[in-house]
Amino acid sequence: MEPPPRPSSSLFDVYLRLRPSTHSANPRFLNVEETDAPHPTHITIKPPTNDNRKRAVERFAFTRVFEEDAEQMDLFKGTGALSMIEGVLGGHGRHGRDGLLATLGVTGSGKSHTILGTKTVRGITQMSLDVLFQATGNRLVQSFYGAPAFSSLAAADVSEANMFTATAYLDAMYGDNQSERCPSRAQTSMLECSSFLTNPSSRSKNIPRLSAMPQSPAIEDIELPSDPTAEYAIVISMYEVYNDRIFDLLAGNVSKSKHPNVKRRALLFKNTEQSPDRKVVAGLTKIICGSLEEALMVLETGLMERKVAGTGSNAVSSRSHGFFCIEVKKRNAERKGPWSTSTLSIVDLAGSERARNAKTAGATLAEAGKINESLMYLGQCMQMQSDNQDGSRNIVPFRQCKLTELLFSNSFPSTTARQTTHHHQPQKSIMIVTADPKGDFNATSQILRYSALAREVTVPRIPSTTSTILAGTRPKSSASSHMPGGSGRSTPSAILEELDSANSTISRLTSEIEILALRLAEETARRKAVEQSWQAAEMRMQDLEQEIRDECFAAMEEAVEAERRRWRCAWEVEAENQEGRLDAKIDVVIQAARAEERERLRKLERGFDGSSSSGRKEGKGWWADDEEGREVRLRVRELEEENRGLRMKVERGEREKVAKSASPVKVRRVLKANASAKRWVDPERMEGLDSDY
Ligand SMILES: Nc1ncnc2c1ncn2[C@@H]1O[C@H](COP(=O)(O)OP(=O)(O)OP(=O)(O)O)[C@@H](O)[C@H]1O
Repeated sequence: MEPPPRPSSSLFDVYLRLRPSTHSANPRFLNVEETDAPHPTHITIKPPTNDNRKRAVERFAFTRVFEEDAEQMDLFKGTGALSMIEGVLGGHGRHGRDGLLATLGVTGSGKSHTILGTKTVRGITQMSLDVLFQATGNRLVQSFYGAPAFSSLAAADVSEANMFTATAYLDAMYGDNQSERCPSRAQTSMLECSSFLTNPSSRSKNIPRLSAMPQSPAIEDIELPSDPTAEYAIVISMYEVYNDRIFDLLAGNVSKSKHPNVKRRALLFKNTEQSPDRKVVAGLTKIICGSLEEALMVLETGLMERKVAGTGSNAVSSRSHGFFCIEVKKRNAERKGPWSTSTLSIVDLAGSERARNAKTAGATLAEAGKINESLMYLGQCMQMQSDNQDGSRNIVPFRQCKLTELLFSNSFPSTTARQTTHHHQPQKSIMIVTADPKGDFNATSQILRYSALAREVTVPRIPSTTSTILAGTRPKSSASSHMPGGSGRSTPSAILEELDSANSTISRLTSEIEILALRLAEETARRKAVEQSWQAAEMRMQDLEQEIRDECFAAMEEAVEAERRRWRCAWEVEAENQEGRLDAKIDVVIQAARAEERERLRKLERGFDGSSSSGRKEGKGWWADDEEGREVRLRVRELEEENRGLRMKVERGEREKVAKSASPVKVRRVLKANASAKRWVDPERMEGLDSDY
């Protein structure tokens, strides 16, 4: 295998850091190859002897291998972190360029140790901050609230951030005079300071103490050039990707265990109005830090927030991918003008682990599943990009999960964003792979396979038995004659020759079988990965389908409801029209009945007048109790009876209508009609009619 290729197309320089093993009783499966070069670059891994299935030796190439005795400073200086920081600062009159440094490894292999250090040693993050503050020194702007620099920094932010100065932020988090320091609003939206401080007294117990923070390794001997014509500002933000969702680590959310009701709001990675060409995590809390001490306090505050749960594999294990972002803002010190931003992102990836080893359960097992899934996608992306080094143009599938989107989307800008300015093109990223040479063979080899820059598989030859045979007892001729497939030659030299060739065939076939078995295992792993991503895609599709179904259903419901309303209105109008028509008919009938009644009465009166002139003369009225008077009264009663029957019919009809219709309008109308009918009814008959109701 040739030394690791360094084509310009590769996105990462990959370094391997070995940690002093915690499994001293285990056999060592990982060995560093000796070399004449200044630093080792190749390792080999040999499966443990108790693993009977595989005996192939795999050889991996890295940009550089750091052995167990490597110190934090060796990593800082030896991984190119320094030149990356220089690139972020930008040279004289030039914009800085984004940089990404990440750690990858099995859980407990030393990722956080490398990136964040421990109680006694500093990690790459703290050293990077120290170098940055030293380099920018007295060219850092004064950005207290109300200062013009603060407003211009807040206005220049494209990610809809909530921006604070470190003093106000730390006061709000831990102090008691936060209200005094509450700023007047800058252009960017900003949280109320008091919203940070849900319980200052409990928080004050957790105040990070600068004196307790490690001071070594010191970086006094490191001096990076910065632009003497520029003024700078250093802005810090922190977030984590937990269960494929982005959470702000500086938003002041209280830890869930103490306040189970506090729900963290997930942030979106998206294009904003001011950032149409590149995606940003929108709505983050960003802190303008004026000194290293402030930055370290902010870092500790964010780390406290980070989700940490113990698992069987590592007592203090990071269950999320932690992103620590240092934005270096720069502008011409005299002309002022707009700020340019370049970001150094330091990523502490969650550890991959085998659920069997981790003894996790419930939510933690689900977390492990999400972590492994996102790392599998990261592996696919890294493998694709390393395959692309030989000129192939595979598409790097970085949109599969939040982690790969965050890591890669700005390295593969969309076609619309291709014209982005040079300073938006990121620098080559640094990946530090950590491994325990006596740890979990399977998990470690899997990570090495997709992160290494090159890989080669060899199979150790089976020791030839010929020499043993030659050196040892000569085979008896009788034995050779019984050998299956024997040629029948009986001379010892012929038998030895045959044995030798059989041995070499066996050895060749064994090697081939070994390689095929290894390829099969790899293919199986790849198939499983593809199946998993297929499943994830299917689930996403199902979710989408459900969403679309829900939307369609809601739209349909709305349309049906609108149609129902329209139909009911039309029906009511029609019913009212019909009622009107019926009312008119009833009126006509009533009028006709009245007219008929009046006519009859008139006739009766006329008849009475005509016939009574003689009667009156004779002193008799029409009501006289003679034959004629009785007839008239009988006739009048008959007519009244008939009239009453008709009226009752009409009223019954109306009552039925009222009973059928709930419309108050109709009820009123019928009552009105009844009332007018009643008015017309002979008062003598009213009693009888009322009882009919
Ligand atoms: N190179 C090293 N030298 C000394 N101690 C180390 C080294 N690497 C790791 N350790 C120690 O091993 C323990 C586990 O390491 P660390 O927490 O960094 O693992 P990790 O890979 O970040 O795990 P996880 O993914 O679960 O967070 C820590 O106590 C750490 O200090």
